[in-house]
Amino acid sequence: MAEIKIADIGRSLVAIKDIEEDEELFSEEPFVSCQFSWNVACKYSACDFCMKPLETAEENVKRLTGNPDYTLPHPEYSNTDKNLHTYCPDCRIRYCSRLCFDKAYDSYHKVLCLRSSILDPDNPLVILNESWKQMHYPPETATVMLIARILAILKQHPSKAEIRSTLKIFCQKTVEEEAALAHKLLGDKFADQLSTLNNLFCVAFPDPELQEFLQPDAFRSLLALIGRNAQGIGTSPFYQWRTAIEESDLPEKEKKQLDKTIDQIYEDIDQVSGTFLNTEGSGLYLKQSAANHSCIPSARVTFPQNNHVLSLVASRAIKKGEEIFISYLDECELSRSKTSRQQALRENYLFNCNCERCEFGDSGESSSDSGDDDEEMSD
Ligand SMILES: C[S@@+](CC[C@H](N)C(=O)[O-])C[C@H]1O[C@@H](n2cnc3c(N)ncnc32)[C@H](O)[C@@H]1O
Repeated sequence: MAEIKIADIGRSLVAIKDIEEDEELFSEEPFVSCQFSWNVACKYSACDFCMKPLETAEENVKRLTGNPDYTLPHPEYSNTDKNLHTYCPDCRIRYCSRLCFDKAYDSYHKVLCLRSSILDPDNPLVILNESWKQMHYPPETATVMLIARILAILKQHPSKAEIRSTLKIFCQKTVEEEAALAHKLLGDKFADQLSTLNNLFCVAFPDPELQEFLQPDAFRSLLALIGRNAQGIGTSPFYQWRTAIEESDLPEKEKKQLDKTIDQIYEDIDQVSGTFLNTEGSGLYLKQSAANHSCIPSARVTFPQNNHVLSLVASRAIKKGEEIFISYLDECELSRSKTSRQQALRENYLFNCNCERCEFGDSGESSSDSGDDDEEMSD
């Protein structure tokens, strides 16, 4: 339904046939994915491989509201199946199924398994994770543990050349842009933090065959690669339960009542755990990462299996040959003025948006939608 087009200005995603609104363009497993470090620390239990939640919607709500007595109506709409859960016999990290454990073990876990050192504060991988957490407080938008997984994949895979060429497919930019991205990910002390992280990685991965990826320039490129391409992955048992209720055949009157319960849960979560964010971790997707941003996107990223399998769905009818755009901004940011949207894109993604809406304005909006005084469309 969609293919990657490569031109001088980079990759883009183009429709190869007419697509209807709400049709799935493609579904894709990530090249690599990883739960956010603070989410692990806050005991969000998710499969180490696919990030499928390991707790039920009710357990999720109990934990996030800090109320062990919370009972969620209609537990049958929570699809967490604990019968298939398993764990690594050496480090006890948990998986939603034997299949996920096998996939993790064959791709990166053989190298990253901490065995009995999982709680050892002197273990280099534990130090690395803790140091990252101190550099990047919630709400998390990235994790360097993706880099740890990439290095482990490189070590375990029989062909480093194959993995190297896969990495080359992702958006690559100039040295200056990489420095700016490192700055964005690591904040003002980024130069010190970059070299601290680089050294920690060298200690955690002393293998001679990985040293070429840990040279300062190569390491910064890896960091920029995840900064530019990583996609947030939304898997939450409460969100899944809420969606299942919305799509259910329950009587409208009961659904309205449940809406009130859901709003109350969000308020309770907000008071105890902060704003509810449906982003469990992030991943690198070969095809989806070719999609450019538009402030009037034609497709949306979804995670219909409530795990790391991404599905790109058309938000409107798309004609064969048209470029497919997604939004890097959330709904709320998208509803803001051009000035705010462009600022968010510059600050978080380091580019000046040249989408149709930014260039020509919204229909009905004056084409001078460029000043600081333009109206917020909502909020
Ligand atoms: C994940 S990549 C998207 C694919 C990219 N075009 C490539 O060549 O691989 C994100 C990068 O694409 C560029 N980009 C995406 N949307 C854009 C837009 N609306 N305006 C300008 N640049 C954009 C920016 O350089 C951004 O950092």
